[in-house]
Amino acid sequence: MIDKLITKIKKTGAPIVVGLDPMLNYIPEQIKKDAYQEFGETLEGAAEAIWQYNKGIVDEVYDLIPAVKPQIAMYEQFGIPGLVAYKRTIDYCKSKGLVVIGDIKRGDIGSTSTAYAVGHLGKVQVGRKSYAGFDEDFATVNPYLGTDGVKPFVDVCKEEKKGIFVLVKTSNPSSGEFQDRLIDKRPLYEWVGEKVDQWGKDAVGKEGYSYVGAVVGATYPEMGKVLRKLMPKTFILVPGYGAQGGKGKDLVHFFNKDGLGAIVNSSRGIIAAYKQEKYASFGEEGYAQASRQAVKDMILDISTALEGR
Ligand SMILES: O=C(O)c1cc(=O)[nH]c(=O)n1[C@@H]1O[C@H](COP(=O)(O)O)[C@@H](O)[C@H]1O
Repeated sequence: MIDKLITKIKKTGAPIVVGLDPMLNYIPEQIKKDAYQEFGETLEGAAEAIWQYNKGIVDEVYDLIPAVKPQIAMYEQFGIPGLVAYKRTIDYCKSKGLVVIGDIKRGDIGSTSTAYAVGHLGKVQVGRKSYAGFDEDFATVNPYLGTDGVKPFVDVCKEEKKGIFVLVKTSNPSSGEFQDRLIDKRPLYEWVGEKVDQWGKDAVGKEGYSYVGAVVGATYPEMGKVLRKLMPKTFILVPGYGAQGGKGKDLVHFFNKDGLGAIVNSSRGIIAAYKQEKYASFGEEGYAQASRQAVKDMILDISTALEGR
């Protein structure tokens, strides 16, 4: 799957991911009205609204981008109907040829991680049959429990030709509380980065990158520079662009000289673009076209920064 992701990045010239993180307050009134008319102001109504909203955006942007990243919490808040909308979104994006990164941030003791890995990336055995539960192409993984919490994901990825992105240095303001703590004179995120590099050593695809990737926030460009060197074959998922303040010029060191090695996520900055002054002329009814324009602007911002380095 890492090779498919890279092929699609090359084809689109867009090392970006659109984060499908729907919130009811981003969804245009008309979409909510229609959904509530059909299902009432219920969890089912909310799930229908987020699905219709996602579909509108995906239809407008799928030809410009290689991948999407639905964040499962945004769906889980609507319980089982929300999870159904999550799955519907995954299947629809895959039918449009997009690579799907399930942002699930899981990780537990070995046996439990195995179940997470099977449910999201693998197949579960039921009698003589086997079923893919959520069937994302990649998943985000929390490494806090150490190797035995991550290895089940790597094993399932190997079997299923899928991939993971392991949290190394997160984009949020408090990420340094633990992640920057010095251990034997080195910050914890470097120790984790080194482990990610090792976990991915036997997992390198045709394009020279491992299917064990890392997450490093756009909001910490200097740390990104160090981590890029520490994990040369690791693909880095870079969230924090746009709504969290990351800009194209902050991202150049996350990429290798080959122009590859990183993929930048923006969620609110794309899916709720119509709420920004810059895109306000699209109006609520033009929300998906505003997202398309925001994707084009993001691609230009990043490619200009990469050309100028
Ligand atoms: O794993 C992630 O994707 C992630 C890691 C991280 O360090 N920071 C981070 O913001 N994210 C996710 O990336 C998305 C960022 O959303 P926006 O700030 O709206 O672009 C959310 O889905 C976050 O959960």
